Amino acid sequence: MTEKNGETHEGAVLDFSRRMSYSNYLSLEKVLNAQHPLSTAHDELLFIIQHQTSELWMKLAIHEIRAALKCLRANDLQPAFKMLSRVARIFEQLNSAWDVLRTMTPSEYTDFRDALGQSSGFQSWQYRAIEFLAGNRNLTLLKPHAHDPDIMRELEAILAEPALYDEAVQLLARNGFDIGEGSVVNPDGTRGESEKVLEAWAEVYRDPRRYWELYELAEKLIDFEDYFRRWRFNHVTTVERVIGMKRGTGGTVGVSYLKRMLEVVLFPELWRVRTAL
Ligand code: HEM
Ligand SMILES: N[C@@H](CC(=O)c1ccccc1NC=O)C(=O)O
Repeated sequence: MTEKNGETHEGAVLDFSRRMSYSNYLSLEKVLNAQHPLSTAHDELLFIIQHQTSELWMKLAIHEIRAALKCLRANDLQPAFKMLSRVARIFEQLNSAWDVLRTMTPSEYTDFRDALGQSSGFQSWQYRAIEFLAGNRNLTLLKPHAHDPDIMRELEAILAEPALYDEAVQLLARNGFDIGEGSVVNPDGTRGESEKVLEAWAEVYRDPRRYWELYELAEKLIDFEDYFRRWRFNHVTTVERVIGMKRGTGGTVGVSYLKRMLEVVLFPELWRVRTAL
C-alpha cells in the first residue's frame, strides 16, 4: 500500500490528519498532561503517577461493583460473579503496584512531602466509594468531601442503595433462609454479626452442591475481601517504611491508625462460618 507521502509500513495506516487516532480515542492529551509536580524532587512524578493509576483502577472497580449490585438485585448471578472476579483482579493489580512505590526511600519522599500540605489518601473519595459499596459505611468519612457537591451527590447515591453484603444477605432471604434483621451495622458503619445470617451461610457451606450459586457468591466476596486486606497491609507497610511513626498529612496518627483499619471486616459472617463448620 502506498500512502500519499510515499511511505509504507506493513500496511499500517499512517495518516491521522483526518482520522480518529489512538491518542484521540484515549484522550491522552488530557491524561498525559495531568501530572503537575509541586517540587523539583525526582520522585514526585512517581508518587503522582502511582496515585493517578490507582484512582483509574478504582474507577473501574466502582463501575464493576455497581453493575454487580444491579445483577444481584435482579437474581442474575453469573454476570455478577464475573464482575466480582474482575474487581478482585483489579485489587491484585493495585497490590503489585506497591512494588514500584517501595523503590522510593524515606529521604526521597522527604524531598517533596512538605509540598503535599494537608492532602492525603484519606481524602480519596473513590476509596470511600468502594468501602461504602462493599458495606463499610462510616458517615464521618463523608466530611472531607462536604465542600464538593458533585462528589457528595455521588457518595450519597451509593449510600442510598443497599451495599454488596446487604444484597448477598437479601439473596439468602429470597432463597428461603431466615436472616432475621439481616446484616448488623455498628454505629461506626462497620458490620457486626448476626447469628441468623451466620446460620444461613453455615447451611450453604455445609451443602455447597445444593446451594451452589450462593456458595459461589460467598466465595467471590471472600476473595474480594482477601485482596482488599492485602491492599491495606501493603499500604501500611509501605507507609511505615517511608514515614515511620510520623503523623499523617491528613491529620491522623498515621501508621497506628492504618493498623487499626486492618481490623475492619467487610463480611463478618462469611469469615466466622469457617469456624462454625
Ligand atoms: C509513600 C506513600 C504513602 C504514604 C507515606 C501514605 C501515608 C498515608 C497515611 C499516613 C495515611 C493516614 C491518613 C493521614 O493522616 O494522612 C494514609 C491514608 C490513606 N492512603 Fe496513603 N500513603 C501512601 C501511598 C498511598 C497510595 C499509593 C494510595 C493509593 C491510592 C494511598 C491511599 C490512601 C488511602 C485510601 C488512605 C485512607 C485509608 C483509610 O482511611 O482507611 N496511599 N496514607
Ligand atoms: N498521608 C501521606 C501523604 C500522602 O501519602 C498523600 C498525599 C497526597 C496525595 C496522596 C497521598 N497518598 C496517600 O495517602 C503522608 O502523611 O505523608
